[in-house]
Amino acid sequence: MTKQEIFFDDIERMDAQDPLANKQKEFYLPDNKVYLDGNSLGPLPLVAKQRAKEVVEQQWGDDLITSWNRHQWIELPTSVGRKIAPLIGANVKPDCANQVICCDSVSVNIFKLLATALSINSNRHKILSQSDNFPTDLYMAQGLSQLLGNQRCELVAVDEASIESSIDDSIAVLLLTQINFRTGKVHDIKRITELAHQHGVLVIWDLAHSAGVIPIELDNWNVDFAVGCGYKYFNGGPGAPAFIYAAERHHANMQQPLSGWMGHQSPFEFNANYQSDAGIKQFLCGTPAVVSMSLLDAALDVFNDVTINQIREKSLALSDLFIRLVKQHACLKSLQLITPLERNNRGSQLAFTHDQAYAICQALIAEGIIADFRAPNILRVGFSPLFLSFKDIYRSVETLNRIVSEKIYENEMFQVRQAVT
Ligand SMILES: Cc1ncc(COP(=O)(O)O)c(C=O)c1O
Ligand SMILES: Nc1c(O)cccc1C(=O)C[C@H](N)C(=O)O
Repeated sequence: MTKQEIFFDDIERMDAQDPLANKQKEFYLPDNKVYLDGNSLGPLPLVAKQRAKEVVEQQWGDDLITSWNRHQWIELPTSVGRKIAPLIGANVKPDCANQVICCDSVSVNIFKLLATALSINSNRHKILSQSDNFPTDLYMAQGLSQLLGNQRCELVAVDEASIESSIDDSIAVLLLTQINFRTGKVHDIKRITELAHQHGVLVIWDLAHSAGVIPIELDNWNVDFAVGCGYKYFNGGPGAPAFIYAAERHHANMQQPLSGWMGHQSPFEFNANYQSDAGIKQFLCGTPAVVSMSLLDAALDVFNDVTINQIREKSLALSDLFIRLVKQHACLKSLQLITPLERNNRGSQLAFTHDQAYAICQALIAEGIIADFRAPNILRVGFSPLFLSFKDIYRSVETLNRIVSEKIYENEMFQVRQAVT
């Protein structure tokens, strides 16, 4: 980053030179809004809108139950998993088994994977995680611990600085999120996975804030298991199903506890006894959410003609620009950036603390800049490179500056807490 002041002409040049600029027209975005929340809920891709109509009216409406075969509904968890695989560096070897499947929510998938990893590393019982991990990751470990008892499953949650020194031969599983949902800080998956393996520890990586926006090489980095989200950077829609990655080398020893019929090796024989599928399909539990999964399937096609490297490059350029513009406004010194400046350590969002962060966020939303707030005092802005322009960033920071310098956030209507923040 240079220290030079940036002017509107520079921004126009950035947009003119942006190789992803034409992707924006593949999304439905409301007029006159800047959407800085694609890291929480991606916007609507036009192909998904079209698919919603097809799947509801034609497939469900006209073709009814025959659609399980006619429109391959039954294959969706596998076919969507295959579409996700190249975006996370999975199935890279030519004759490798399928290692990715689309199913359930991130939370449910974490439960399945924690139980699986504990059963593989059965002479150990500790799950190591980060105390400021996304809460559901910790909650699922706590729930499993309650079910199995502390002797068979114990959660050890440490602060970020102590993670590596806490990895030792007593730990069964390491459960971490690659990009921290609050700070946007990135963990080095390759290095931490290597360290964990030196101590016989299995790793589960939560890719909720990284899949679709940063290069990931699960196979090359020797990751054991991973989960990720369908509704953030993959733009699959609210509540879109999540995914699971399980490295092929574990397939013969896996046993997940939510042994629903879709994970059975032959579900349509309706046997009384559970016999799990030998591969990744054993992570299925019940009937797939066909409508939602179909929308995700369509949304993933937006990635067909772009590379994750291009996306990452633009994501960093957008956040670089946001940081530089914030620095140009003396008034914005009251916002404290808690995201690392170092590019390798920065995900695709920025987090600023301010004691009026909630009200500032509400004031931004009222002005058409959709950001979000994370308790107790974080203003978060997310950068989804497929639909944001550099002008959007300029407008966002100009608006932020006006709200802070004119203290617009002090208006009491911006202080009222909503149920979902
Ligand atoms: C890091 C992380 N993990 C898990 C979740 C929860 O995912 P789900 O609601 O699909 O269980 C989220 C966001 O909601 C998240 O940010
Ligand atoms: N899944 C969400 C929801 O149902 C409502 C509101 C927010 C969410 C989110 O995804 C939160 C998100 N994981 C975050 O990092 O804040």
